[in-house]
Amino acid sequence: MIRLQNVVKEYKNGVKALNDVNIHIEKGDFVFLVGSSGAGKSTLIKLLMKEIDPDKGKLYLANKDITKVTNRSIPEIRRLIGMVFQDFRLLQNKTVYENIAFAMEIIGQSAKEIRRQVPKVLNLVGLSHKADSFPNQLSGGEQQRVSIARAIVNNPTVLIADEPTGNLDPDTAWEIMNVLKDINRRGTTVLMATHAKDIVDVMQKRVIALSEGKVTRDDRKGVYGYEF
Ligand SMILES: Nc1ncnc2c1ncn2[C@@H]1O[C@H](COP(=O)(O)OP(=O)(O)OP(=O)(O)O)[C@@H](O)[C@H]1O
Repeated sequence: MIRLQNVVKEYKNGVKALNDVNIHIEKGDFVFLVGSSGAGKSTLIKLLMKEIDPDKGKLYLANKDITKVTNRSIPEIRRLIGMVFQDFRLLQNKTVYENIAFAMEIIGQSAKEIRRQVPKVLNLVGLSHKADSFPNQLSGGEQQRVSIARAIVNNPTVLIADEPTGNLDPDTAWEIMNVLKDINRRGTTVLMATHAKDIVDVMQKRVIALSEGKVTRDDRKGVYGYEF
């Protein structure tokens, strides 16, 4: 599903954000990516999104070597990924329904398909009753549910969540984790970068730890660890 082989990414200022990284994530895995600030987590996500390119090594997504794809094919690669961010990134002038529908419109889905899919994902994240609300009328947890619904509406093969509970109180954070668990159970691979020690420790999922651009730990049922 996701494979990194000997990936090196050095920024122009000489910082080696990733230094010979090897990772293999199978379809259906749930993986926490942990590491202190500056360890290289965001760089890894940006490489998968093809926002930046590696200096060395190979990256595969759904069996495609994404280091080789042309600029024209980048949207196709990005469609394999649904992204969720700490700060939700919803469009404030659109309703919940419209925010999700918009993600389908921009990839050219038909109106019929949109009418079919949006209520489904809204139901999945438990927000059918908020379809006509605007983001500023929702709690943080509800906004994050909308952003998850938007991320999965085009059926990505992998959901990447960058610190998705970072802005939420502990109870709401757990509600979001349950939504992510649910989506994973339905077959979507989930990769979540996080600093939320208690969540990682309780969930007992695979943990990949980065430190100074290197993988320092990869445990099947891991914990957050004490090195950070
Ligand atoms: N555009 C850039 N130009 C130069 N250096 C960068 C750039 N982006 C990141 N870095 C450096 O690369 C290293 C890895 O950064 P990265 O953002 O990947 O870390 P991170 O693990 O995501 O951190 P955080 O938990 O704070 O988000 C850091 O030393 C950072 O300062």
